Amino acid sequence: MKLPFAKMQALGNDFVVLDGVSTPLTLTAAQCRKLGDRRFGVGCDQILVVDPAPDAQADFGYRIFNCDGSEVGQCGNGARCLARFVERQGLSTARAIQVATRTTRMNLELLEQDWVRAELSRPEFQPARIPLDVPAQAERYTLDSPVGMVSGGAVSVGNPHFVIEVDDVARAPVQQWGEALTRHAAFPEGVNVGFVERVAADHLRLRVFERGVGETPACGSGACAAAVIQRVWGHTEARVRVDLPGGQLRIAWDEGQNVFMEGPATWVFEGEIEL
Ligand SMILES: N[C@H](CCC[C@H](N)C(=O)O)C(=O)O
Repeated sequence: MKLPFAKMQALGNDFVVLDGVSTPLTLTAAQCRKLGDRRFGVGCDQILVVDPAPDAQADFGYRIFNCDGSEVGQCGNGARCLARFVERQGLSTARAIQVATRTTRMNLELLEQDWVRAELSRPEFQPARIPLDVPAQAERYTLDSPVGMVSGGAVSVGNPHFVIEVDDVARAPVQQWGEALTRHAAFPEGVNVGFVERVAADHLRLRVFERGVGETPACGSGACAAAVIQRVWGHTEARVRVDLPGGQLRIAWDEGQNVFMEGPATWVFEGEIEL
């Protein structure tokens, strides 16, 4: 079938975005892998599908597939791109929409230039809701892994994140530790692994080894997770600037609140692929 798509990116985290509203769309894992293939397909980190609203509260459904074909429940950078896609495709004239995924829901608001504000639901720290198989909830967990004992914080922002504090992100063992931890048995659904350096109480540096992808230039949910964990540890203020290799996101969160993220969402090109 001929499939129209948009190619979009957010700080270099890139996406194939599909309209499942105008034409109902089902995708197999193999089709997602082809779309994500940077030689035999379009090439992207994630495939995003906007769907009709699943309930009266939401304006649209939002499906997310990593380029390995796995379907997941959150993509923060992708959500900002989805809001821009919905506007550009004329699927909505509203400045603010609510989208629902298989695990969570977000309010998205178009800002000036190509920036978008995303309001994510309250972070989940209960192990069962991350999910994380440990005997008790804690601010820090120490995992025995192929790279030794590794400590970090764990949280879900609609997808699972393990956040490790490092002195210098530039020298962090992202590939080696990311590969060793993303499929750690303690995380039954896998996990995104963040490496965060605290520059100041309002400034973090972050690199993320993404579940189902590997290291990406930016991870929106990872930036939210790192900001939340650093706040829980008492290291940061409620508003922080998060510098990732691909650029900067602005995150705001305080205990018991939803998480707010602001950042760009950029249209690159549109096309059609035989799938
Ligand atoms: N790899 C993630 C999904 C994409 C997250 C990232 N691209 C973002 O911007 O949040 C997972 O398996 O949960």
